[in-house]
Amino acid sequence: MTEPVSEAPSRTTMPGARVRALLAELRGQLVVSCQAPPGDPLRSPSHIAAIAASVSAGAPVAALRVQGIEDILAVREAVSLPVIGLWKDGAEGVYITPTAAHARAVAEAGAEIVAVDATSRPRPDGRPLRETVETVHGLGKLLMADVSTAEEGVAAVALGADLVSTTLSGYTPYSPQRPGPDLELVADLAARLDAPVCAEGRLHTPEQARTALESGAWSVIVGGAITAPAAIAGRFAAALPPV
Ligand SMILES: CC(=O)N[C@H](C=O)[C@@H](O)[C@H](O)[C@H](O)COP(=O)(O)O
Repeated sequence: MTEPVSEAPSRTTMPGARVRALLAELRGQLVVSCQAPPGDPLRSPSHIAAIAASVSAGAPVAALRVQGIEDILAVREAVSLPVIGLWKDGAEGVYITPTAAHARAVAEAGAEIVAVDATSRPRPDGRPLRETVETVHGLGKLLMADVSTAEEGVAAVALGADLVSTTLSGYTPYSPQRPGPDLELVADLAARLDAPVCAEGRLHTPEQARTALESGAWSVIVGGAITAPAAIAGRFAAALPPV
């Protein structure tokens, strides 16, 4: 794919070999997203750190995905696993690490990988995604591109993204709205990219996680099915016949 010269990632700001080796460690592995929605009683850094510690003590988990500066700091303190950090600012449009300043704060809080919205939607500060990629690489960290379509993943890797995740499929108006994971997107991205592709979003069962790896995913990132008791209880309650 041919990109304009000004869009090419700068070789002088690419992350070091140590951080890059982290990608190899994630291969074929489970990553757990430890987050709690606004208003949930678990939404506090100490609770999220306890969830992260519990998850990593109980299973071979390769990394943790953590939202918010305070939560990243608390998880860093409690657990020695690599952190994929993000900062959700708002709830509409581009809200996952929406600017280079957010990405810098996430990296400086200690995340090895910074997850950012890499969809084609307008960014809140009007600045290009390239600026965020350069900021993250300048700090020696890796950038995970959260996308909703294959085209967005291809464009993000052309800009220098180190890995891609299907996080936002189903959360943009132009991507398929499905109850389960978008495994077609996983397979499409894996076929089109040299960069690792993570399956993320609505992986509700271990079988779906395994199928995601078989579809070409480098890693599987599971959130609510492991770390959101309210959502898990809700699914059980909804499956029962009306009383
Ligand atoms: C769309 C969005 O904002 N996704 C967020 C990204 O960090 C999280 O709320 C999700 O929990 C995470 O992607 C894992 O997905 P699931 O919880 O479905 O396994």
